[in-house]
Amino acid sequence: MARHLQHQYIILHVVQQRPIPYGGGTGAAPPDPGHERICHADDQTRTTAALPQATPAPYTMCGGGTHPKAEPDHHELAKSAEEAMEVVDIAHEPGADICEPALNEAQLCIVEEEAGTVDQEPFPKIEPANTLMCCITVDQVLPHSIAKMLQHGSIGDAVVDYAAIAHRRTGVGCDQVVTIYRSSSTDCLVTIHNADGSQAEMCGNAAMCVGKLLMDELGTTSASMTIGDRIVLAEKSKTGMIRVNLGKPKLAWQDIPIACECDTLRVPLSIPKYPQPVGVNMGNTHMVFFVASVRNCKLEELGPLVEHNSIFPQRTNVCVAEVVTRSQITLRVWERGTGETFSCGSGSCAALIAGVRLGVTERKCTVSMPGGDLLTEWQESGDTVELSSVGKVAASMCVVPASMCVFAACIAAVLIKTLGTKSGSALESPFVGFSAWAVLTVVTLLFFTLQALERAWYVASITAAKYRSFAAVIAWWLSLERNKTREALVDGRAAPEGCGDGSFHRGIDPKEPDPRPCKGNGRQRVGSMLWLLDVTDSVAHQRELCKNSILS
Ligand SMILES: N[C@@H](CCC[C@H](N)C(=O)O)C(=O)O
Repeated sequence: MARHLQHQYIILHVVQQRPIPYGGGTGAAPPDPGHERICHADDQTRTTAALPQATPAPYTMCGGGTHPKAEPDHHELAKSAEEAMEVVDIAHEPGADICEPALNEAQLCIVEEEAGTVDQEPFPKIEPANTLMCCITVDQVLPHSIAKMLQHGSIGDAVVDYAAIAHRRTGVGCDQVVTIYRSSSTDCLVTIHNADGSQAEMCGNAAMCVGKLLMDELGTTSASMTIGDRIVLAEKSKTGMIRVNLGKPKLAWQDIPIACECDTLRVPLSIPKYPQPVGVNMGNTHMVFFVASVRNCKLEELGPLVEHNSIFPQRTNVCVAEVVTRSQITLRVWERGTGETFSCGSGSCAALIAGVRLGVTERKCTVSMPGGDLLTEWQESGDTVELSSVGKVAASMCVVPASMCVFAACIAAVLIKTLGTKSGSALESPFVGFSAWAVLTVVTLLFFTLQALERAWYVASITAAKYRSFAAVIAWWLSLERNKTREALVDGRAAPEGCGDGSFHRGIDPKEPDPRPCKGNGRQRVGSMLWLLDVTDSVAHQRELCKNSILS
C-alpha cells in the first residue's frame, strides 16, 4: 500500500564528505554530432553525409584498421585491465563488422595531446552538496491528471522546461531536476531530467535523497520508489546513512544499449590512450574506462566524444575510474545530458560492477568522487547493487501547502470550540462567539480559495517556464539571496568557499557558457535551497538545514 507524502518538497542535494585533490574539467559543450562515426553490425553502408570529410582517421571502432593500445607507461592500470580483458581486434574475428573510423582526426588529436596533461589545480574545496538536484513535486497541489500531464512534459500548451530550470545562470542551476509524483504501487514515482532537459532512467543520488525525504516524512526507516523501470528500496540506518538498492545491473549489449553486438567487457571503442570501456546498465547507461590516473584524463574531451557516439543509441554516461585498492575506486563521471558532475551514484555502481567483472576490485568498494565518497556493494546473493551514503545525506526540503496548514489549524480550532462547548470546559479558540458551522464554512471557503490560488500559481509558473521568464525571476531572486550570502561571507559569518564571481543575476546573457564547475558550489546550493514557491520562513530554515548538513 503506497503511503503518501504530506508535503510538497523542493530541492535536494547530496552529501559531501571531503574534497579530493584532483583537477576537474569544465563543462564543455557537446561536440558536433557529425564528428562521430559509428559502426553498426548490420550497417555496412554507413551514413557519411554528416561526417567531416577529413583524411581517413587512423583509429577505428568496432574493430578494423589500426587499433592503438593504451600506452603502457601512461595507463598501467588500463593496460592490465586490457590484459584482463584479453583485448583483441574484433575485426579480425570471423563475422566482425567493418567499421568506420571511430573519431574525427582533429578530435583525436585533442584527446591525444591533452590526455597527458595534468590539471594541477586542486579540486575546489567543495561544500556539502556534491550533486545538486532540484526537486519539485507537483501532485500535492495539482489534480492528479495535471500531474500526469506534467509527467509527460506538458500541461496544456505549456511545456515544463527542465533545461531552463537546470540552467546554471538563468535557472536554479543543477545537474538534474528530480520530480516526485504519487504512485499507487510504491511510496512515490520519481522522474529525473538532466540539465539539457533529457530524461534519465536512473539517478542513484536522487534515489538516496528522495529516499531520505520519504523516510523522514513518513517516519519510517524504509521506503520504496519507482524510478524508470525499477523499484528502488531505500533504508535509513540509525546513524543516518541512507542505503538504496538500485536492483540488478544489466550487462548484455542490447540492454546497455549498444548498437552493435559486442562483449560489454570490451566495448568496441578505440580511443588513444584509453582502454576499451566496460558497459554497464545500472538503470541508465554507463561506459567505464579504467585508467591509471583519473586526474590525467581530459574528461571534458573524452566525455562528449563517447556520450554522443552513435554506437550508443541512447547516448551514455562516461566514467573514468582509477583502482586505488581492491576496495577503493576514484571516479570521475561525465553525465549524459549534463557534463562532468561532482558525484554520480549510478556511475559509482557501474564502476564497481565493471571492476568486479574485470577482477580488479572486490564486490564492496568505496567510490571517491570530487563531491565525496559513496559506498557501493554488488551483492552475491540477489545480484543487486546497493549504494550508500558515507555520512548523512543532506536532502533538505521545504514544506509547502500553506492552505493545508491553515486548514488544519482551523479544523483544530473548530474542534476545540465544539469540544470545549460540549464539555463545558474552559477551552478557548479564536472563534469564540461564532457558531461551529459558521467557522467551518469560512474555513472551507478559505481552504478552497487557497487551493485555487496555489493551483493558479503553479499553472502560471509552469506556463511562464515555457518562456523561461520564470527561471529568470527565480534567478533574480536567487541573486538577491546570493548577495546576502556574499555579504555574510564578507562579514565572516559564513565559510569563505562558494562562487565568488557574482555573476548570477538577472540579465546575464544566457548564451554564455555554463560556468560549471563552479568554484565551490555555494551558488547552486543556495540556488537549490531557494527554490521555494510559496513557503514561509524557509530561506533561513533551509540555510540552517544546509549548515547542519555541512557539519554532519
Ligand atoms: N545523467 C544521467 C543521470 C544522472 C545520474 C546521477 N548523477 C546519479 O547519481 O546516478 C543519465 O542521463 O543517465
